[in-house]
Amino acid sequence: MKIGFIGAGSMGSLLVGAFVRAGAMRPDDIVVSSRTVNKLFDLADQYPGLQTVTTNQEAALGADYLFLCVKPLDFRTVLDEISPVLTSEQIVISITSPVKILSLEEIIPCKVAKIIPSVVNAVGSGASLFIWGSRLTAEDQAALWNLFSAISEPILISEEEVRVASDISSCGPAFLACLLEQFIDAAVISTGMERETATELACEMMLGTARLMLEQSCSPIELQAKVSVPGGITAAALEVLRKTTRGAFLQVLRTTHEKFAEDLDRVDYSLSARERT
Ligand SMILES: NC(=O)C1=CN([C@@H]2O[C@H](COP(=O)(O)OP(=O)(O)OC[C@H]3O[C@@H](n4cnc5c(N)ncnc54)[C@H](OP(=O)(O)O)[C@@H]3O)[C@@H](O)[C@H]2O)C=CC1
Ligand SMILES: O=C(O)[C@@H]1CCC=N1
Repeated sequence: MKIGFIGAGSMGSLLVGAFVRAGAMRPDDIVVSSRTVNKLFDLADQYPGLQTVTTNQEAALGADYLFLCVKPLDFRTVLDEISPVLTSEQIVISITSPVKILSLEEIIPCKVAKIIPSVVNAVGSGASLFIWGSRLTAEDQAALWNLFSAISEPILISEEEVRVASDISSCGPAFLACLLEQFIDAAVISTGMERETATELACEMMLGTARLMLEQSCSPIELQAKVSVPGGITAAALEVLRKTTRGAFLQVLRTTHEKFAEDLDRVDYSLSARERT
């Protein structure tokens, strides 16, 4: 088994680490290439047996699975390099939302899956968003599902849903961290509580909130009702929170969707320019 990774940035490195720690991949099976070689040295140090290579072609050649972990506008360069060595038996996994499966299938002969991970997969948590390409067999799909089950909860989505699903699953950790940062800052600034204590309380609270919602099928509305004693402190503070945050996530989603539309155009242009040359 050969598993290639192209791009040892934040997500490429995170996925390698998560799969190895979960026992879903053996370092001996993994071959990684990346533009900046220092990142490769770090991975080789951390996972003895993992092979690093200096060209993307070496990572791609003969790989059973090939993970493309570069940013959307780097796809053209990478595809130009690896196309000559790719074959129809290989499975290419793209982890980025604005590169359409159809575009990849037009350019490379491989089977293609789009699987959007999340930073929380690093701790075996969170979802991974699956969109199947047309060439994958049922066995290919089962194997990929099984692989990602080791580090996440795989969820099948349609290509049309990819933006909003990624907003919640992949951008969401940053959005929640931003809200928690404000919560923690407020506790520290207004009461003098130690930042470390406030942070620990906030993390435990967030973990427990998610577990309660998942394990007891508790909706956000039910959860708020559970905590709010009628006429009590939470109810009063929730009023303030609702007023001050009303519409915030509509604006957040508007922003992600606008940026996504721009990225789609730029990626489509870069990939179609490739076909013209
Ligand atoms: N961060 C996240 O939470 C998530 C990210 N994603 C998607 O994953 C993709 C990668 O994101 P992320 O890991 O955060 O980005 P990074 O910038 O951290 O990683 C991208 C890596 O690709 C390398 N690279 C760029 N061009 C080439 C090339 N031609 N050949 C080989 N390697 C190359 C970069 O090298 P260099 O070090 O030289 O820049 C970098 O190490 C993005 O498309 C993003 O949308 C998906 C879900 C979640
Ligand atoms: O910020 C980004 O573009 C990527 C997409 C999903 C999470 N991070």
